[in-house]
Amino acid sequence: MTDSNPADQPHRADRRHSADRPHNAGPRRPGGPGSGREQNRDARSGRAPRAGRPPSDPARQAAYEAIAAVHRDDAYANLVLSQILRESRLHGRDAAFATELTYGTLRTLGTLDLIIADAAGRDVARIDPPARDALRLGAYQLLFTRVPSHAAVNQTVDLVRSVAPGAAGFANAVMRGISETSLDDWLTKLAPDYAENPAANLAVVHNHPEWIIRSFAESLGGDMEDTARLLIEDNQPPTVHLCARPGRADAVDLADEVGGVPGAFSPYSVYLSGGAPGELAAIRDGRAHVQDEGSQLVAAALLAAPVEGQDDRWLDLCAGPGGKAGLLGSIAALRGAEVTAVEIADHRARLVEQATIGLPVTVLPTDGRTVGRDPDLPEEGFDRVLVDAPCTGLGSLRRRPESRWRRTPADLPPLTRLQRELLVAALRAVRPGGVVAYVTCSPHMVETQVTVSEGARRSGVEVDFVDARPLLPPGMPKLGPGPTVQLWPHRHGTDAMFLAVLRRTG
Ligand SMILES: C[S@@+](CC[C@H](N)C(=O)[O-])C[C@H]1O[C@@H](n2cnc3c(N)ncnc32)[C@H](O)[C@@H]1O
Repeated sequence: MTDSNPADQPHRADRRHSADRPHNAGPRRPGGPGSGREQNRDARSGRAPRAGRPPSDPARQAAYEAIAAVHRDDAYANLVLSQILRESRLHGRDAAFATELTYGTLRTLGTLDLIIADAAGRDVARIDPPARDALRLGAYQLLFTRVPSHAAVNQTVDLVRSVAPGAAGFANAVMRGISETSLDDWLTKLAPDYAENPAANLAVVHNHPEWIIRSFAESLGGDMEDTARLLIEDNQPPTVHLCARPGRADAVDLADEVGGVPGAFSPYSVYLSGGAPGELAAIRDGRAHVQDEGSQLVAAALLAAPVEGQDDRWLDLCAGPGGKAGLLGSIAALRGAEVTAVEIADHRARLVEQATIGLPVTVLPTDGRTVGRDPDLPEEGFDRVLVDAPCTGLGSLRRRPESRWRRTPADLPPLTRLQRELLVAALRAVRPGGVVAYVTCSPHMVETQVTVSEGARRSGVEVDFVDARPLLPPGMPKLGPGPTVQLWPHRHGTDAMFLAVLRRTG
């Protein structure tokens, strides 16, 4: 089999343009090739063997192993991929290609599966996992990259031969079937009619589960065109943002130092153009940390809310891994305040400790709901409280390519219960006249507006909403009618952070 060195091919990053508009459904063609006879029912490990015939080039093999681990072990793509890249000693363009293949395949999974199912004439659930993941990787190369068709087909068949030997003929037929049709034509064929069901159409065209699209659309006031803009943005790798820690670094100087640019909104933010932020001296020596600009903005908003009287006892009720605690702690050091950072998970509490070394931050590895029962978390004991609540993370899908397919609506009830309980605890922890910022990195209305109004109602504490818009830097566009704020990737270049600020009045 030939390989035209596809790692050297420019990737089809412009693919988004052709997929950016709604497509109408066409007639489905009858089932494609693949009798399934060749399926190897024993090849379930998902890990390509390292001995014997090299099944495919190292970048594809690394991507395959990462994708298989995500599906087989519920691994996080970013963590498992960096481990695999390290073990395989892949660097430079090979590592970049493996990353593009892994993230792209995981992000577009729903649409790839529809296309594979059509070409195979059977649901993907009926294809053995190793062959299925190899086909997903192959279909992604065919439809979303500039890898030449013959290389994508041949490499995929070689890979299947090594991970599911009996399925090589089947994979060959499926890959050839997919390659006969362009992505646009596949989308036209498989996407439901936009006029009849816009969310279902956008789900296929823009690679998001329909329930997530509906939740985004609801938060965007039902505007489907705006929703489509968000989905397109969600499919782009996000720019890495740094937070220049106040008192330790200045954003403009840091931008010069790291070859980035100062951020658009947060006075602390720097946009990086690429590279490995972990290797930057500024990160290593604690002058900066990696943090989405939206996270910086909502943490700083808590501190911008006016508070009368004592103002040196701050509480971060959900602190792990410590991004916001790092920013709050840096400002606390300048203002003579102390931060108590609560985190229920021990390993994440340790991350908070590392993130706040040298800052006036005390880490409590405990449940934030123990306010009033834990002597370190007294009722009315704090002037400002941040509740950066555990949530579905639907606002940061750009960062975690697999998470959109992992999350389900069933995740919402336990999370929203926890969110409410933590907000109630925060409202008890803050003293009258103090402020609470409730934050999520999800724009789902149930996790935002519903949690805030229900939490406030059930707390038994008297509160007023503070208009959060003036607590953000002047000139920020499209902050809505208030008093809460919803940030968006396609409007602000940030994660979709939600912010509600409540003042305890009694
Ligand atoms: C959205 S994350 C917080 C992110 C963090 N503020 C930052 O900026 O790095 C939510 C955190 O809340 C923690 N958590 C969940 N339940 C908790 C509870 N009952 N008490 C305290 N922390 C909790 C989770 O382990 C998770 O680390």
